[in-house]
Amino acid sequence: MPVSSTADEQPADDVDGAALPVNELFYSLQGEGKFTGTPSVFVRTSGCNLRCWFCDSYHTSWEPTHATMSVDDIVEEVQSHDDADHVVLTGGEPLIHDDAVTLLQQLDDLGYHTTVETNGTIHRDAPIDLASISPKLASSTPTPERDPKGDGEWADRHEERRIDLDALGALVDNYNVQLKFVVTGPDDLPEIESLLADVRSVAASRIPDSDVLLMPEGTTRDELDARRNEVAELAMEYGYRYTPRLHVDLWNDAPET
Ligand SMILES: C[S@@+](CC[C@H](N)C(=O)[O-])C[C@H]1O[C@@H](n2cnc3c(N)ncnc32)[C@H](O)[C@@H]1O
Ligand SMILES: Nc1nc2[nH]cc(C(=O)O)c2c(=O)[nH]1
Ligand code: SF4
Ligand SMILES: [Mg+2]
Repeated sequence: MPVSSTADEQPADDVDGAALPVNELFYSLQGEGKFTGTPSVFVRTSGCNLRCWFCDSYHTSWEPTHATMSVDDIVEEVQSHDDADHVVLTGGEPLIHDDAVTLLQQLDDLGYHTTVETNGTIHRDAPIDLASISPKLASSTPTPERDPKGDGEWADRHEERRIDLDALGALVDNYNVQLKFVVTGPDDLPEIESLLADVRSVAASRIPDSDVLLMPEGTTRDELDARRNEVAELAMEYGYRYTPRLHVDLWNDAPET
């Protein structure tokens, strides 16, 4: 996936002060979750502490690429999209980077609504309007049969890291949240139920079922065609919310959408 045409490639050393590795920066509609359909600027950082076999952002995780951008330049490019007042910080895993907090602070000071898309393994103190948490289930683990790159070398590390109840509890207690699960099929639901029970037991804040979202796994229209109805039925059966992947419906798997 290309980096944004406006994000010049430059070594990290050339950027003074706060900076982030940016894989792409683009204007689109929020395609997932409670704000689906909202015009938003997306800042996609590179680098991740997990390796989901199905990752739709391969060039931030399995083969990370980026341009290093100063936080000031990121903010300037965000502001160039005049009509947007929502910013989505995603990745990769954006919260592995210290300067994610610097960026969120500057965006908040400018009055932007900020959503952070996170795998829920890291809690940071930052001005976040919606923490969009997508805890990773066992079905995300890159077993040798499913590894997109090697032979399952990441499987154990991914398994050990994918759930951190303390981090999940802190995110739930400190932010407005949605819990957005990538669903590959009915076998994922018992794990979602059991994980939710665990998070509810460590968090002081209530998590209503309407803040629990089921999202079909799939990076193309064809994959979603094959899965979305089953996931919608599961949402009805369990009383959770269904979320589409509007950007995939609209633009399939095109970059910068
Ligand atoms: C690329 S991730 C970046 C943020 C963070 N690392 C995370 O996983 O939440 C952005 C969103 O895409 C979801 N996602 C990634 N690959 C997907 C796929 N193949 N099908 C459906 N959702 C996917 C993630 O679960 C997450 O909600
Ligand atoms: N349009 C659009 N909406 C999104 N919502 C979350 C995304 C992400 O990759 O985090 C995403 C994305 O990649 N594109
Ligand atoms: S946690 Fe997010 S960015 Fe990392 S590999 Fe999984 S889907 Fe991709
Ligand atoms: Mg995406």
